Amino acid sequence: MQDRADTRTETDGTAAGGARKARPAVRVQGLWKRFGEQVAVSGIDLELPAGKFVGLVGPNGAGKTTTLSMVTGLLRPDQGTIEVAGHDVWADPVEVKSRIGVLPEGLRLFERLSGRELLAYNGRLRGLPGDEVDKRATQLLDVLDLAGSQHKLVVDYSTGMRKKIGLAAALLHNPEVLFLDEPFEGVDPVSAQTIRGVLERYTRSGATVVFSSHVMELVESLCDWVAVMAAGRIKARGTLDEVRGDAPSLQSAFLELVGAGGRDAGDSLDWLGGAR
Ligand SMILES: Nc1ncnc2c1ncn2[C@@H]1O[C@H](COP(=O)(O)OP(=O)(O)OP(=O)(O)O)[C@@H](O)[C@H]1O
Repeated sequence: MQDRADTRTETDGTAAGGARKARPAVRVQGLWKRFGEQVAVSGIDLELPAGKFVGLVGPNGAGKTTTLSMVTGLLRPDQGTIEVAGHDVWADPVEVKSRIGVLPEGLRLFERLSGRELLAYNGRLRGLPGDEVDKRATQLLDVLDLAGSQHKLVVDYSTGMRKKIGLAAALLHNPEVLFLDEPFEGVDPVSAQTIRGVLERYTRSGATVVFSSHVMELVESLCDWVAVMAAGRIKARGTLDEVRGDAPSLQSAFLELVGAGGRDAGDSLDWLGGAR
């Protein structure tokens, strides 16, 4: 299969596909990051359309977390420019941070606060009035099925509960663009469905979700638009149909794009499962 990087569709700004071009949610140009000898992100250019559910997919080590960390202002690029919602992430960090919500990989939370206190703290940091924070926190805790655990300390939350409270904290100020690194990892199907519902409602209002995942079925069922990354480069980008191309599923298109035909162990594991 051809590299479909050129299938990129710039968003056209109207539901009917009119001529006006909308500002992309994210615009990345010439982005590089190296860790010593290791090139993690290799000069990528990328525009992510606004108002969409965008998936960033790629195998382990592809550079997804490094890219999202740079785009959200958590990691300084070696080279390149990044704009989010029309503002330069590194020249104008306060403008950008007021417009984004982030659920990073390996989320660190204030463990000795309760879920409710964590939201109150985040809301006040974001400059929201106390009664508004209370109202939003109550609604988010309720919708995310955390109301019963709101007074428990975060340190006692399960993995899925931590993802949900992290998501609530990231949504509290109603950001324009929400970045989620592996939001469904360690989350049970019921909680995943709840998170999905919240995110779908959020994007219907015109906001943008950018999330990274390895789970192709999930990306296929949730996303309008995907970018496929491998070895620090963008291998394909576009609507699901464009990236899928003639392949029967996103999973098979993905395997072809990243050049992973599924390594056969051959004779190298001949001891495994043999006589003991
Ligand atoms: N802080 C770091 N120091 C050294 N190397 C790093 C660092 N962070 C990332 N890397 C390397 O950069 C490459 C890209 O890593 P990254 O975590 O961005 O990939 P990923 O696509 O998010 O992978 P995964 O799906 O496994 O989370 C990998 O080779 C990784 O080892």
